[in-house]
Amino acid sequence: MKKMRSLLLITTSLDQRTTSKKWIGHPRFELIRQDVTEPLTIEVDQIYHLACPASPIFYKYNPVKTIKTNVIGTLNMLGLAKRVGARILLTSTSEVYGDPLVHPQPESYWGNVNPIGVRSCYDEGKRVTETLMFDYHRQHGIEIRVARIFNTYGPRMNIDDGRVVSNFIAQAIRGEPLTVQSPGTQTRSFCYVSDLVDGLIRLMEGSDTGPINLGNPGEFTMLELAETVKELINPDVEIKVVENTPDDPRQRKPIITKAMELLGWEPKVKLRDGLPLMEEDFRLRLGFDKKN
Ligand SMILES: O=c1ccn([C@@H]2O[C@H](COP(=O)(O)OP(=O)(O)O[C@H]3OC[C@@H](O)[C@H](O)[C@H]3O)[C@@H](O)[C@H]2O)c(=O)[nH]1
Repeated sequence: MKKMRSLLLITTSLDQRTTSKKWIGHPRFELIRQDVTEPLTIEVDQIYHLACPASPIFYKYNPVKTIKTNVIGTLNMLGLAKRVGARILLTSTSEVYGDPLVHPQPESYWGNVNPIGVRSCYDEGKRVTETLMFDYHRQHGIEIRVARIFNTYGPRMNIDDGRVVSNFIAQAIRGEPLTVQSPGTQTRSFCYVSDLVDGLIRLMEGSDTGPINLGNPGEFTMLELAETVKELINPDVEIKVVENTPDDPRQRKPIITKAMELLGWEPKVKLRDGLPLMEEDFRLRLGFDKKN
């Protein structure tokens, strides 16, 4: 008989509203409300440590809390892993590469990060969480896994998340202008949520510590993304170039050779296929029927 395992999935409170709702009441699911900056006592075999706001508008809203979540939260989760002998997976980020001078980005690239900028609470915060993971591994023998996630999108994302894909989809459905932050030539690689989840599980179950890039190597400018959303969702909307925020990375695209070779993973869902799936879910939640 397969041994039953207990998993601890740590996410942010914002995510709980939408992403965990469908599991509440399931006999094998328990929701614990807990501030990750406070110690947690529980018996588990695996810890998926995802806690931290991931959208730039949210992590910049309370930068001190963001860095506390990264530093103190990760120390607490590593302390828990050490105490109960659990394997721990950290969702780090492509933001550890900052505004990259190497393109596309391999895991061996050390990054180009502003240590005192408005994004530092998140990108430097995640860099220090990686350091903590590897120090606990070397010093205490903790089993660690580190994923570097690139921009991810999909159904059940908060409508007001603030990241570009959810903004454009909600704007297109409502018939509002798509707000491309200038210059619009900056690039991102967008990974559909089910591909990412598959990658995280493979990483947790595999034998490599990482860090491993998990992202879709398809690279798009924000203007190209806006054009695609307009074409697929609402050809009548306007595309409007608006002001950007400081330190916005100019380019991002993962090299995923490590994930392919070590995890047998590569993304399956193309942007053009993933956007309509997210549109369907957003239409339901926004109360807008599909136009015929
Ligand atoms: O309405 C918008 C929002 C954002 N953008 C642009 O879209 C690009 C992507 O911005 P997002 O807010 O989606 O997030 P970023 O890709 O910058 O950061 C993300 O990257 C990796 C993850 O780990 C994190 O989830 C998050 O930090 C940026 O260039 C931004 O200027 C728009 O053009 N319009």
